[in-house]
Amino acid sequence: MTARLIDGKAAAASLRATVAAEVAKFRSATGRSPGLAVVLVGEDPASAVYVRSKGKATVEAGMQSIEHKLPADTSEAELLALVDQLNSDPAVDGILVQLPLPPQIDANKVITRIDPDKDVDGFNPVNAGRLAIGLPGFVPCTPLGCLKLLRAELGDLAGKHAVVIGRSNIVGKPVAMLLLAEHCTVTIAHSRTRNLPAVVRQADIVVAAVGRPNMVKGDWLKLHATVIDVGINRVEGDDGKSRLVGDVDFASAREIAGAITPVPGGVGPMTIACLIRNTLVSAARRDGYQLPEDL
Ligand SMILES: Nc1nc(=O)c2c([nH]1)NC[C@@H]1CN(c3ccc(C(=O)N[C@@H](CCC(=O)O)C(=O)O)cc3)C=[N+]21
Ligand SMILES: [Mg+2]
Repeated sequence: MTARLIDGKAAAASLRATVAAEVAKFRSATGRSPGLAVVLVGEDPASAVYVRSKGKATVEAGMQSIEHKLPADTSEAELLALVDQLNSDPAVDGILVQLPLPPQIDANKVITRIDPDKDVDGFNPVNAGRLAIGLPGFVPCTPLGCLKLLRAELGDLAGKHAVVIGRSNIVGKPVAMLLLAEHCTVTIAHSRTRNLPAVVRQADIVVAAVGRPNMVKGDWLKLHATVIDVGINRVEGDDGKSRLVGDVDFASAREIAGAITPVPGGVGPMTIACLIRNTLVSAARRDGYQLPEDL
């Protein structure tokens, strides 16, 4: 039997519809719309595409999208000044500075400058710390999207062995913290892990977030494992056209896995849905407005 496909596009559409309905209630209760500021420095075409789809999702949810496009030669001081301005703007509930940033700007300095209570990306060290010790804060959107897909697929995750491949601050580490909070046994594997296939073979849940096209093969998987593929790699196909592939070799993995996310149409759409979710959560916290617990 081939694996069930985990439809991230459908799950994201459903979350976006739920957020839009809650935004409508928030607006009638408070008389204002949640606002998300997205800052793009330079003109990396991939980043421009993501920023456009974030803006579209924001407006479709009934929220305000505030876009700042700055030239590639913007100085660190100029960007920090914009962050300060957005931090103190009462109409702004969420701030996202699109990564990567040009080399003259220290991304850590910028992320640290964002007010943790407007940090809907969850990248500020304060939010990383809150996640690590179980305090309310903002969870990064891609890890949160992975968790929502896993809960919908498997229900209770307690006791399951999750192997996270990749240890980045934006996916690997936070997704491991979330799975630990769900009472999984968590292994974080990375480029220096010895005998990676044998480690992955122990997993009930595999989260692949390394950025290496088609790295995880079907014969690395335990029979009927659940596979979440976070990779978004642009590669050249046999026809010479570029296409997106994940970190998992989909063709071989779907023969062994119990369920698997496709790329595209898996985790990617959930990232954007979770961003608008986090923005509504931020607006609600700032106004003392009660949202449903499970949003
Ligand atoms: N501060 C910051 N926060 C981010 O969350 C952030 C960022 N910077 N920089 C870039 C990455 C990448 N990212 C994606 C969002 C949506 C899709 C997405 O919707 N993907 C679709 C299709 C993508 C396509 O066709 O190109 C899919 O996988 O089905 C992918 C990737 C957010 N990022
Ligand atoms: Mg790594």
